Amino acid sequence: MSRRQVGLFFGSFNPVHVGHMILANFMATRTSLDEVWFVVSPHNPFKKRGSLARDHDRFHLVELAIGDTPRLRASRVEFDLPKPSYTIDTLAVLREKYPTYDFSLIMGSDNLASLPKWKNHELILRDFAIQLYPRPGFPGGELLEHPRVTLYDAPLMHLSATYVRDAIRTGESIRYLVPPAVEEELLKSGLYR
Ligand SMILES: Nc1ncnc2c1ncn2[C@@H]1O[C@H](COP(=O)(O)OP(=O)(O)OP(=O)(O)O)[C@@H](O)[C@H]1O
Ligand SMILES: O=C(O)c1ccc[n+]([C@@H]2O[C@H](COP(=O)([O-])O)[C@@H](O)[C@H]2O)c1
Repeated sequence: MSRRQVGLFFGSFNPVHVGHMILANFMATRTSLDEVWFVVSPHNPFKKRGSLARDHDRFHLVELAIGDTPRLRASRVEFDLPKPSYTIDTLAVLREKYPTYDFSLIMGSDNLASLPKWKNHELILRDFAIQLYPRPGFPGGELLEHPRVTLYDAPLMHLSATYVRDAIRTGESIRYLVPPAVEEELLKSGLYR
């Protein structure tokens, strides 16, 4: 039997928005991946925790965003690991926990450009394939030609979680920027207000 191909989409998802959903669904349905897992990171080593919502709130919003979408899953594996969240450590844990799965990383060219600064990045590139998609304004850097990197022409949305948080804080509409169930929960909970 062939091994299950799982693409890991790491992120703060503070909050998850339609840019993430479009990309994840593209990777889950238009590539050789069988599944895409949203791995919600408690703390990106490169980001300040300032406006970061609680881990469980961000995870819950990802679950609401996914709903019953086939091939998409949310993972809270990093919640029980040391902080900040170093991707190489998470990958080691996942490999051990799911020995019959083949994990690869889903990454925008913004993250690929900074990959050389990640903990043990050479081990990541040695052991894991990278499914890359372009982010406007980020050429991707020297790793674009790396044999482990495959570039996909995914549809892109010029949207960020920062934009969504700012809209909430200033009382603007977030309709269509986030999935309907996420909008409903954000309005109800008062998160990011
Ligand atoms: N509009 C988008 N389309 C596709 N991928 C995105 C988009 N926005 C962010 N990503 C990617 O999704 C992953 C998780 O993103 P993250 O949670 O940092 O969201 P963000 O919108 O960039 O957040 P923030 O504005 O708070 O920095 C990262 O790999 C990031 O490159
Ligand atoms: O492992 C590292 O050194 C490392 C350095 C920077 C970012 N990361 C991870 O990259 C992911 C993207 O983060 P973000 O906040 O841009 O969504 C998130 O899971 C971070 O923990 C990991």
